[in-house]
Amino acid sequence: MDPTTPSSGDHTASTPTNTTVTLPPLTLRDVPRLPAADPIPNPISSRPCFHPPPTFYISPGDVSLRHAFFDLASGTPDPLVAYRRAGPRGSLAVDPARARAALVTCGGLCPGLNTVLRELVVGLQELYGVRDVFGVAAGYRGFYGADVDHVRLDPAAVDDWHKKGGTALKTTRGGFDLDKIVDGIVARGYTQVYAIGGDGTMRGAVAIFEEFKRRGLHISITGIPKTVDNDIGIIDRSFGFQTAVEVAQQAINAAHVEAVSAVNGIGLVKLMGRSTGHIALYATLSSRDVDCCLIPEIDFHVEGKGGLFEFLYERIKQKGHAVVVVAEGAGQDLIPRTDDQKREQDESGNNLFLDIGPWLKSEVGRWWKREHPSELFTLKYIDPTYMIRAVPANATDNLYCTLLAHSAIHGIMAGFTGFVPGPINGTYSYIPLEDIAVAKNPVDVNDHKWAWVRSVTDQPDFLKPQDY
Ligand SMILES: Nc1ncnc2c1ncn2[C@@H]1O[C@H](COP(=O)(O)OP(=O)(O)OP(=O)(O)O)[C@@H](O)[C@H]1O
Ligand SMILES: O=P(O)(O)OC[C@H]1O[C@](O)(CO)[C@@H](O)[C@@H]1O
Ligand SMILES: [Mg+2]
Repeated sequence: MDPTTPSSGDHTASTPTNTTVTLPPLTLRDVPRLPAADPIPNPISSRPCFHPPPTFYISPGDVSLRHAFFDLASGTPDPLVAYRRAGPRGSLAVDPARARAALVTCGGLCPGLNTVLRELVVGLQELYGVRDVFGVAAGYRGFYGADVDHVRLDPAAVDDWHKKGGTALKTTRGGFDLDKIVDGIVARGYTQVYAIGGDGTMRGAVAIFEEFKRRGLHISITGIPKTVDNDIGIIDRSFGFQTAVEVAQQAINAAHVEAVSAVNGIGLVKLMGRSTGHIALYATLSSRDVDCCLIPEIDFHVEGKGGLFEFLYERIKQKGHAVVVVAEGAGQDLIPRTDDQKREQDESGNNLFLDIGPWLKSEVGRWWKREHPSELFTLKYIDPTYMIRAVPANATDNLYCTLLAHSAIHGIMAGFTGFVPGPINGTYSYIPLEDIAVAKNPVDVNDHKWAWVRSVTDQPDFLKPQDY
């Protein structure tokens, strides 16, 4: 029996009780450290505006738990995993006067990239007094390309970067040549590397970290996870995601206006989300104008009984219009493709997707003409793909970017390496790079969030009768 179930059967409320539960042992999933030099007092202590009290610094025993909740009846995670809490340490393992930092952005754009860069530059120089901070242009290939610049950065140069979308350093995909990258890092005398990017960038950072170790180099590396799709696991969310959801509202509003203003109108919006539907899901929940949300995690069929088109027809008969939000990775199996198309990849080796938006638009149109030829029909398609990521971060993401950048700097200056800073259940923590590089974050279609989507859209499963 559940240990917390009261045994009495009467109907008066019981008084609160304490139930003691024995938890499994705690495992600290620690992050690597460079060999320690003589500790140096943290210079933040002597900064006039800080006056840090003893509790300001994170103690060596300060940890956060990976799982904040569990069901006592079905067993707790065993072992319980903990991570080191992020934040400033009382003493440094790195001499700021000898530090030389390289910042690089890789992969697709994401709101907040420039804020992270700004705060890395300002934090390194103003918190720790690191003077040699360089921006590496054009992603990982910038470490070795002859035609790319390494730009010296200081607080004045980056002052207004948080107000700008994109990345001032430029970004690229592909070009990951491990030997050349590490040779380039060594040749420029960098002692610390900050790699800002998504899952591919994190896998690249793991490879660089391993190569540092193999060559016996005392160079530290941290990855700052960036993905507008929110597809990186363990951390609560990735920066830029909330901004993207916010901007997506404009597209959904426009689709809604177009749909309600037409006779039998459909507004169709395609949103980013290659392998995960978080943007579509959150945009749907916030909007409440959406009748149907389609994400990569759930298969759907379009024609026939229980299909999407039948649902849309019925919704239009009820309300006069319908709004559909589709994530770019949804329904990929439905779109016919040639063998060549199946093999297409971008420069980083990511499979290229076919465009679900125009395909859905033309399929709905053809279906309507065939099934309801005498009824008027209008479908307006909106593709705000790059608009939702090529914008400056909103206030929440800007603050988040600052905390990530500062957490990264504090960790590096304390001597950690091969780690990623990120919030876990709201507590900023240091997570091994190798864990983040493989941690995915698909939409859990069995949890409450997806149930909320259903309650907002009242959409069915779009399964074929034989799949029920
Ligand atoms: N397995 C890997 N090992 C080493 N490097 C990798 C690996 N996967 C990707 N990279 C490199 O990391 C960089 C960024 O990868 P990618 O273009 O996939 O973007 P990303 O970081 O995943 O960001 P996003 O998916 O959000 O756009 C590229 O230079 C790519 O070559
Ligand atoms: O067109 P690009 O810049 O290669 O990137 C597109 C991809 O990048 C992302 O924005 C982030 O991974 C995806 O949502 C999208 O599929
Ligand atoms: Mg990626």
